[in-house]
Formats: sequence, C-alpha cells, structure tokens
Amino acid sequence: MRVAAIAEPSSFPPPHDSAAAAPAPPPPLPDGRQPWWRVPKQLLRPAAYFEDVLKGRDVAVGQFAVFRDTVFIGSAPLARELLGSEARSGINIGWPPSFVKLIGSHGVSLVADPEAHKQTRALMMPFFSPDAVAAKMPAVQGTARRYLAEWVASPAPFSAYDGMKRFTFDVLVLELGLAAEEVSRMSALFQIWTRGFMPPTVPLPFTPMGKGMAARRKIRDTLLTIFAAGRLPPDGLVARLQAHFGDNTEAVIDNIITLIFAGHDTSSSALTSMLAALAADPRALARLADEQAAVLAAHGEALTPAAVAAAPYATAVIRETLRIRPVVAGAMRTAVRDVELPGGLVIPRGCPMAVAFSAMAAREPAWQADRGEFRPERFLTGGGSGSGGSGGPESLAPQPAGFNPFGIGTRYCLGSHLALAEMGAMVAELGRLGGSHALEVEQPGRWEEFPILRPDNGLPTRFVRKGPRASAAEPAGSVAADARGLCDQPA
Ligand code: HEM
Repeated sequence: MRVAAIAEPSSFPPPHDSAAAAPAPPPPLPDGRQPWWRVPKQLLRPAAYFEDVLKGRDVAVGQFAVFRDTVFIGSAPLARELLGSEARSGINIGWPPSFVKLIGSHGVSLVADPEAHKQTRALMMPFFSPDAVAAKMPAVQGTARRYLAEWVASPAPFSAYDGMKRFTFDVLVLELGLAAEEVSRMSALFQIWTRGFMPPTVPLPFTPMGKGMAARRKIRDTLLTIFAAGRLPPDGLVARLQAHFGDNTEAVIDNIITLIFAGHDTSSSALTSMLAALAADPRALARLADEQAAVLAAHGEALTPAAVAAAPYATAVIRETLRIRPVVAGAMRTAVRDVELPGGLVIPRGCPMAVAFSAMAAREPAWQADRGEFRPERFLTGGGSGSGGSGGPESLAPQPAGFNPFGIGTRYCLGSHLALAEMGAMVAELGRLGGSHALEVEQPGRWEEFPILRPDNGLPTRFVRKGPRASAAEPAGSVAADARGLCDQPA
C-alpha cells in the first residue's frame, strides 16, 4: 500500500454531493521514507531506523516489511491515545504472516478481537500480577543464585546470553509447571524456533523459517506428551488455559509458545545487556555492591519488597539497561478504519503502523545531552545524584512519559512484573558479588537486533576474584561465598 502520496486525498471522508461543498483533503502525513538501500536497516538496527524515519516527529510515513508504506508513531501521548482502546481508536494488531505462523494465531498477542483478547489476558493475568510475582521472588532469586554460583565457579568463560536464556527458561518453566527434564529439550527447540523469524520468511525445509516451523511441531508434540501425562499442577496456568479453551488444544499450545517466546527471549536479552553494561562500567558495579551491602545488613538475604525498595540504584540500573538497549523497539499495528490524528492528519484504513517505543524514549528532552551513555543516575533523584539532587535520601525519580519499555495500552506487557523480578534478582546478586569479583567480557562481539537484541558470540564473560580488600568485604551468604573453594582461580 502506498500512503496518499502524500498529499493525495484519501477516500475518507466520503465525497459530498456538490463540488462546492467538497471537503478539503486531509493534510499530507510527513514523509520519512528512506532510500530503498536503507530499508533493510529496519531488521539490522530497528531502533535507529525508527529514528531515521521519524526524525523527532510525532508521526511520519516510512517503509516497513517488504517496503510497504507504514505510518510510524513516535509520540508517547499519541501512542497512548491510539493504543489505549483498540475498539475506540480503530487500531488493531498487524504482525506479519510469518509471526502468525510461528507463534500461532490463538496466542494472546495475536488475538485481534478486542473482547477475546481481553478474556485471554484475564486468564493469564493472575499468574503475572505484582502479588503473584512477589510470591515467586524466592524461587526466582534462588534460580539466579544457582546460575551465578555456576558461572563464578567456571574456570572457562561462560556464555552470558546462553546462561541468561537458561535462567529465564527455568523461571518460566517453573511458572508453567513443566518438569525439569523437559527443559533442555524445549530450550534447544526454542533456539531453532526463534531463528525462524529471520528472513527470508518462506517455510522451506532449508530456510530458517522452515526449520523454525519444524521445531514448532516438535515443541507442540512435546507439549502434547506433557498434557497426556497429566502431571501438570491442577491450579496452574496450563490447567487454566485448558479449562478455558476446552477441546481447542491448539489455542493452549499457541498461548504457551507465546508466553515462552515473549517471556524468555525478551528477558534474556535484557539481562545480557545488563551484564554487559555492568562489565563495561566497574563504577556502577561498585555502587551496586555498596548498596547491596547496606541492603544485606538491613534486610538480610531475601529480596522482599522492602529489600528491593531499599535499593533504588539497582532499579535504576534495570531501567537504564532497558532505555539504552531497548529489547522491543516497537510494535506493529494496522488501522482497521481511517484514523484521524490531531491536526487533521489521517491514517488510511488498512495502513500498517509501527509504534516506535524506542524513538519516544530517544526524544525525551531531559536525556538529550548524554542519551548514548549508560548512566543509571538519570533515574534517581535526591542524594546529590546529579539532576535535581536535593541532598536528601536518594530515591527513584518519576519515569518520563516517553519511557515505555513494556509497551503502552491494551497490549501492555503481561509479564512486566516477572521480567522486573528476574532482572531485580540478577542485579541484586550481581551487586552482592561485585564487592569480591570483577566482571570481565572476553570478547564483546557484535550485537544483532533482529528478531531480538543479542550478542552474536553469546558474550563470553567471566568473574575474576578481586584482591584481599574486596574479599574482606564479601558478605556472608553471598553467591561468592556459596561458590567459595570452587572459584579460587588466580585473577
Ligand atoms: C525485559 C523483558 C520484557 C520486555 C522489554 C517486554 C516488552 C513487551 C512489550 C513492549 C510488549 C507490547 C507489545 C505490543 O504492544 O504489541 C509486550 C507484550 C507481551 N509480553 Fe512482554 N516484555 C518482557 C518480558 C515479558 C515476560 C517475562 C513475559 C512473561 C510471560 C512477557 C509476556 C508478554 C505477553 C504475553 C505480551 C502480549 C500481551 C498482549 O498482547 O496482550 N513479557 N512485552
């Protein structure tokens, strides 16, 4: 589709009966189209591509998948208006057919009917609410500690990305109530499945998509075997999906695949970025270590809500990671009818849309001077921490309107609390290690951004034990203490 080129009148509103009364055509949408050779950047560097198209504007026309004219949205208030209620705004999902094939059309993120979407979300919501996630925090923290102890003890560098994938996979499998023996098989299949999103999105036996679809069939078979064994918890998420969808087993499978994809690849990407950022910034790791030493002294080891609240710098590190390396740069939608925007602009019916979350954060006025730097302090206030430091105790600053790493509106991330718990457990435990160990990335590698931000070499990383000063500061009961004796490698 070519969007009214760009001053061409759309068929909306319909023509009146007299020429004199013909309504003025809507003003043209700003043109952000890129030369054809730059369009593949949408896959290689989506966040940068969004900025190229939008150039700081609220809205612009550019090209997206297979060069179709697409309306890009780069304003948080406008996105809030459009995504707040799909029924009212005339916006609905608009993912490419390859996504639908790989994920499955019943998956919550692909359900177009607003009522059916709401119902499917409501089914899953109780398992991802703040209370439900707080109850899971001990298990999430335990899993984080187990992995960190393994990595600290490893004489060879560990692959940070693979490690984070195992960590987040374990957490989700706990959530779904699947047995541990299925984990590694499913995890390996999911790795092949994820590559299925890579172009060319043609399902032939030798293409990534063909292999991804084959992996999907095996994931489906594994899930069917698990269902037949009848050992899933009767009050768990899968049982709830089964009770709701009845004989429609494919709907249950599509939703499990959606949850594993949405909840495992995203979080592991963010966790790997966080590890890379802390390895590159020993000052931030040291500050985390100081904060965690105080948290341990005041609250003990468990990451209770009070212990998390007492560590604003840890939360600031999480937010800064999500800001500087957005995991989900944007989301695809379609205008299901002509959609009128402020200023009389019109998105024609059927037009694809890209809601560019990353471009909204990139426009945030307070961050312009140093937006390329990793600086968690930008999310803090008070305590003389820089911007607006009042000299009082340091706390989290309100989040700016343009910062929406978990999306906006009706399809806001269902698992945001779980993602923040995973990142919170990992950042706290990293801080507890930070007094005694340095974090070193062996080879930074190249970061790929499609289908999800990740290092192409897995990010080989190791913990290196620090000298005597740091060991003295090592808190009892920390991951480092757990791994003592196994990790006494010379620095
Ligand atoms: C750092 C980690 C994560 C990030 C940055 C993230 C980001 C997002 C974003 C931006 C959306 C909205 C997409 C849209 O508007 O179309 C979304 C949706 C979703 N996320 Fe997450 N997510 C993360 C982790 C998780 C986790 C741990 C789960 C847990 C299972 C999860 C489950 C979902 C689901 C099911 C949806 C679809 C919601 C719907 O369509 O109603 N996500 N996520």
